[in-house]
Amino acid sequence: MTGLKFTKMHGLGNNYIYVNLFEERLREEELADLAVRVSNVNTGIGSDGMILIGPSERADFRMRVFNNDGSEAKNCGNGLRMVAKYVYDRGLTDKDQFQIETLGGLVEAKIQTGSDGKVEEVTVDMGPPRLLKKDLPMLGDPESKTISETIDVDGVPYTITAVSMGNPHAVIFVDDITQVDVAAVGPAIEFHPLFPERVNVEFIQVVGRGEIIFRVWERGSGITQACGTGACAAAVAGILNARLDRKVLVHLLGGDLVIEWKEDGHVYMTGPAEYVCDGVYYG
Ligand SMILES: N[C@H](CCC[C@H](N)C(=O)O)C(=O)O
Repeated sequence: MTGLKFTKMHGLGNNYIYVNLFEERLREEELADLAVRVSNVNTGIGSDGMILIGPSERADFRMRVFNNDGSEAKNCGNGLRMVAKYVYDRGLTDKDQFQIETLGGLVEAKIQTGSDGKVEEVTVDMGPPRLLKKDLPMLGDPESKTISETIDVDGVPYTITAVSMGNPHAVIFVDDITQVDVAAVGPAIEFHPLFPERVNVEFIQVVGRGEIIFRVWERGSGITQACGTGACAAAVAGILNARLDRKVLVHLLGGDLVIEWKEDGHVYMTGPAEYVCDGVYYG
């Protein structure tokens, strides 16, 4: 009985099933359904989604990411750090800095090793945030930005700042993160008609000029322990609203990320990536 070889990894608890397309063959038409099946915690392996690592004509590697509802996303920050660790550790590259192609564009990952030569953390240049409504996408004037705009969500007003990191994010600032019903408000905004391709939803409590507490409802996956692109979007939103300085410590449920929106206009994300297991899937 042949199965599908996989590696399960996580970035601050945001976990994915990795399939190495240098070794495995998958049919395009099976990808969405496979992502749903492997993500299922009862009948599958259990994860926030599936990530494919493969060759690229434009970069060193290509990453594709599928949420656990089978939808394909254009970027995944935690996923990028895990891809970087995987290709470095498994000898798919002899470089410690390389480019990864995503549907949302090219990014550059840099491996940080400890004195033992093992990967300690990864810094990814996520490129510039995209702020125009046409880039999200979001309904309204396509050439306008969404900075602290109030929208109606089932009769309740929410003030959002919309940021794309290749994938769309609606960022909401709150006074007390513990009072937010993420499981209720998240999907109400994810499926809001203003977002024709849906949206990831981040709730942010500002602790100081360089520190936030972060919770997320991910498009296509629901509440996750962490969201790398969401942390980038949250930092950008805080800076756009003059509430944060350019370097931000982000406290996510699963741990911390350091995000910096540098003067070069690019957003840099630094954080860990961990293995869970290697295995064979027979679903
Ligand atoms: N749910 C996201 C993709 C995963 C992003 C997240 N896990 C990250 O680390 O950036 C979307 O549909 O755009």
